[in-house]
Amino acid sequence: MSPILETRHLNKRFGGLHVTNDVNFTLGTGEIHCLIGPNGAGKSTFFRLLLGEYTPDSGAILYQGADITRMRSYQRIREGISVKFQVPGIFKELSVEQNLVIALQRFYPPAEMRHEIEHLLDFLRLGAVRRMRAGSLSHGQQQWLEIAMAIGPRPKLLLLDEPTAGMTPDETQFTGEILLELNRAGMSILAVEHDMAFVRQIADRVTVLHFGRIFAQGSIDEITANDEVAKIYLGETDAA
Ligand SMILES: Nc1ncnc2c1ncn2[C@@H]1O[C@H](COP(=O)(O)OP(=O)(O)OP(=O)(O)O)[C@@H](O)[C@H]1O
Repeated sequence: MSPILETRHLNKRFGGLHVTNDVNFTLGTGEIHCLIGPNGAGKSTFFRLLLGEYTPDSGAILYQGADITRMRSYQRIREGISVKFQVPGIFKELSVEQNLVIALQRFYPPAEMRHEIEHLLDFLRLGAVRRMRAGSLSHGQQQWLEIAMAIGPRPKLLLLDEPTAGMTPDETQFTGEILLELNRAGMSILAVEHDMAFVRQIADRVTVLHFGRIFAQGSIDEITANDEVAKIYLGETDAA
C-alpha cells in the first residue's frame, strides 16, 4: 500500500537556523509513528510544515500520493488531515457538548452530528461531564475533548503534538488505548512524543529528529538500543 504521507528533501530555515534539514520522511498507510528528539530538534516546525502553517523553503509534501506542498491548511483538513496541538484549543467557557458541536457541525447534517457526538462522548469517557464547562475539566479530560474534536470529522491522518504532556500515567495509558483503537479502525497517526513508555505502547515505528535532520529510524526496541540516540539526549553529539 502506498504511504499516506511523504516528505521529499523538505527544508525550512529561520534566518541562519536550518530547522528542517533535507527531511525524507514516510508514514505508511495505517501506521502509528512517533517523532521524538531533544528540545529544539525541529519537531514542531516539521509538524507545522505538514499542516501548511509554514511554507517550506524547498522540497515537497505528498499526501496519498498527491503533492500538497502549496495547499492551504483548511484544504488539508478537508482532505482528511486533522491535528491536535499540545495546548488544548478548546473553548473553555463553553460546555463539552458545545465544543463538539463547533468542531463537527461543518462536517455532518444535524441528526448525524448528534449521533456522532454521542459516540465521541462515550468513546472518550466524557459522557458524565458533557454539560460541564470545558475549562473546569481535568487536564486529561481537556486533552481527550480536543482529541474528540480532532477525530470528529473522521480524518484519515491524525497529527498529535505531545498528546500526553502533563497527564498522569493512567491518563496516558487511556490515551494510548484510544489511539490504538482509532488505528485499528484505519486511522494513520503521527505523534510527537517525549514519554517513551507511551511511545512503546503505541508506535509501530519511531523517527528521531536531531538538529532538523532524521537521525535514526526504527522500532522502539531498535531506537532504545541505539547508543548514538542516547547520546543526543545527553547532549553529546553536535550538528555536524
Ligand atoms: N518561528 C520561528 N522563528 C525562528 N526560529 C524558530 C521558529 N520556530 C522555531 N524556531 C527555532 O527552530 C528550532 C526548532 O524548534 P522546534 O520548536 O521546531 O523544535 P522542537 O523539536 O519542537 O522543540 P521542543 O521539543 O522544545 O518543542 C529551535 O531552535 C527554535 O528556536
